[in-house]
Amino acid sequence: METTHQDAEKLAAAKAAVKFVKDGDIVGLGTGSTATFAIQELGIMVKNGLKIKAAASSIHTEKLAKSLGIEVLSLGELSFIDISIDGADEFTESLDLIKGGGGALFREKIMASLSKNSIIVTDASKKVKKLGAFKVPVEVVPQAYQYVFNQMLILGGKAVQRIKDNEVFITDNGNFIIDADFGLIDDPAKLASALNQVDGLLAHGIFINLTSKVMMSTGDQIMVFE
Ligand SMILES: O=C[C@H](O)[C@H](O)[C@H](O)COP(=O)(O)O
Repeated sequence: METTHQDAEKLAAAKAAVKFVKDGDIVGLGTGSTATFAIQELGIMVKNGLKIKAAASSIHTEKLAKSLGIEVLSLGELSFIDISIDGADEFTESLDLIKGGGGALFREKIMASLSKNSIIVTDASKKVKKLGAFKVPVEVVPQAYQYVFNQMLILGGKAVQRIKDNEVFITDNGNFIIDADFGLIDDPAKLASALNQVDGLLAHGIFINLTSKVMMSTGDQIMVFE
């Protein structure tokens, strides 16, 4: 299969990030195409003798990690994670992120919150001056769907329920996703705080103060933002 330019950047960022993983670490494994490159690299390192235990941010990632011989612990039973490696849909130089394009935002946020060192790996397309061209994913408990949908409109977001392959998208936690378009976001922390107040909203994809560094590949080099 031909590797695209963007895939080559994702792989380069993943290879740079896994160098920070040490023997004995509990490693948080992200979700998505970029995180997948990192998981595959870790699989190779484990086959070559690296001793780690992992926590997964999605069912898909858990299956992938196990298939590569990586031991996976239960995220809900961990008090800390040494290092996590995940992707992002957008990031700014202040290390604010939008995540959840793959619907894994809730477990990813718990994973990042538990992580002493949370590394985000991206290709060059993910860097933005202001968050918001990518709609903010919001995970909603089904019984609260219409309420939360209406609250998004009140907060100024154009809300759309996520549909995938002509079916309502259901998260690993059995919930719905609303993608909310707030336009370019001047104050991500303020919007995150307003979203945090909405009952029935399990998690939103704005990640503030949850990232130690972003490692972005431009193809020629790895740029590190921290
Ligand atoms: O829910 C999915 C995650 O937040 C992903 O890390 C994010 O969507 C980036 O995915 P990708 O590396 O495939 O662009």
